[in-house]
Amino acid sequence: MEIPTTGSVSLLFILLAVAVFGLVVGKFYIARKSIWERQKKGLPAKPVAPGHSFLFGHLLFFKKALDKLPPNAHYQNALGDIAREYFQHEGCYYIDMWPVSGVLFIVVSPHVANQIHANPNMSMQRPPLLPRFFQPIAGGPNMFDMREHEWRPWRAKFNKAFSAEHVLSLVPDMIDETLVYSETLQKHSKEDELFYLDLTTLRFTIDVIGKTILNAHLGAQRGYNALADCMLSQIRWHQANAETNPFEYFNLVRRAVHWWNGRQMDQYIDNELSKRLSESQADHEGKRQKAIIDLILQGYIAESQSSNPKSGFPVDKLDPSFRAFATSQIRLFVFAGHDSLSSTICYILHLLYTSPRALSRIRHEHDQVFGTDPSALASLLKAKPHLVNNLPYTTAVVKEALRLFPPGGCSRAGQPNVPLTSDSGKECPSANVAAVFTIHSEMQRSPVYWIRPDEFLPDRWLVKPEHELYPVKGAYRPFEIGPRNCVAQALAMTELKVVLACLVRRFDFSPAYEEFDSRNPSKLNRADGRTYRGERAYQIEEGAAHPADHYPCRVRIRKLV
Ligand code: HEM
Repeated sequence: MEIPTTGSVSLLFILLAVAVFGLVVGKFYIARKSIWERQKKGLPAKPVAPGHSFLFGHLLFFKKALDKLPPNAHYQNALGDIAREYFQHEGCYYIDMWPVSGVLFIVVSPHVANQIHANPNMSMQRPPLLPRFFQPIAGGPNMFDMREHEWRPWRAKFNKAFSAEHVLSLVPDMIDETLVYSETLQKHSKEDELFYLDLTTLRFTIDVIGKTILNAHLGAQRGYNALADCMLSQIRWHQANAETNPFEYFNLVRRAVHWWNGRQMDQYIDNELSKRLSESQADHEGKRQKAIIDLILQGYIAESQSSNPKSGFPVDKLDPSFRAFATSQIRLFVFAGHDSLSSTICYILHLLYTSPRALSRIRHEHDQVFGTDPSALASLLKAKPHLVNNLPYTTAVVKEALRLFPPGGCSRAGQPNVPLTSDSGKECPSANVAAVFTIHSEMQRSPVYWIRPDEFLPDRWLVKPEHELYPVKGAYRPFEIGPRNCVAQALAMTELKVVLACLVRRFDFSPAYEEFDSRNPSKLNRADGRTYRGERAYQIEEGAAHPADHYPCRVRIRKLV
């Protein structure tokens, strides 16, 4: 074998450097050109954010919008503010964030969002940016960020885990975990202490999802559990606002923590997979076969037997690449299954605190449906879980909370031949767009589409179509609409109603932000203080959107007469 000379190594290095430089310049040019083209004189103007610069695109302009937000506020608030200030009548705009992400097309109009989800060439295409968000959480390609052709068969399998009938069968497990959650709340009440509702609730929701996904009791509410604690830590260490802050990407401590947590989670799930593989094959009656882990294993067994009929039954071991695939799916479900729910529970309790009328109406509904003795509720709901479907006012409260504080948003990849038409009729090509981003938090509070947009009015979900409060079609989409919407919407709605049924008549919650702020004066570092549009519990990014400072709170046990 010929040993390469120093000269040939240097030449190779130079060629590589030139290629990388060429690639960067090419990407720079494509991003800037796509904005220049949309601004070209003589052509119909496109909605492009103001303040574009040759060198920085819109990064400096966007930083100014971010600087107006309170500490750690979710960057989607800044995107929403720009939409509101400059593009109210378009409902969408382009913003050039290259090299941090790319050219983004921001959507805050239901009419534009409806076009995305009605178009089969766009509705199922996740943007290539998404794996950057999900890598530390799932550790590899997963249901959320998979390409359409890989995603489709798995979506069909996972739908079974979230059928209405199966979701109701999970109610008894939800109740058991809610009883433990109530015990923790009672303890906080008795000790009369300030606590962080979001942190307590995250441990509760992760316990609930452990049963749904893994068929396992994690016990995170009572103590350490490797999967739960590593997932919670992974999210606390997740890079917030990655679309806007490139420097944090190089944080080595974050990378080390993510690597360590990832390893622990993988080992835990690996053991669970082996355990469930033998258990599920012994479960001849097929009693517990709709947990995500079981559906994944069934998919594997069916596939290995059809590709190799001689492999026999039972299948005694999993192929390593399948194990890796399965682990990523489970990690994704554990994340998606607890994080948004915790934040939503906090916001519902917060909104009920702000509206004594709504609080008394929801309590009244629970008295009517479940009887006036809250201590009898657990056994009643376990025996008759379908009663959670008889709660129209509670459902309206949940929907209104998800309107005001949606935990997520939606993103799709731009497509060469898919233009989107703005509210004022401008045709906006999505070619060369890194992500088409629908900002739920802005759309669902926009005065263009909602009457009294910032008010907590559960009644808007109970009025007839001719009423002025009746929602505009497509303007409410916390779970998104279309083929790639939230697969677990029915589970989420049921769990939220079960939690409210168990809590609202037993406890009074009140936010403790004033107390928290007086204990932490140094955090007050922005001129406009610690509120966003007047809300102290504004949304921050930590996985999903969560209430600022994890919702410092006090709770009291109610005296029942
Ligand atoms: C309040 C609770 C929840 C909210 C607001 C929510 C919201 C969302 C949203 C906005 C999406 C993206 C849809 C799109 O891009 O079109 C999504 C997708 C998804 N959600 Fe949820 N979610 C919630 C709870 C859950 C739970 C409990 C689970 C699992 C048990 C879950 C699992 C998923 C998965 C797997 C996807 C990807 C679906 C796909 O690509 O086919 N979510 N969710």
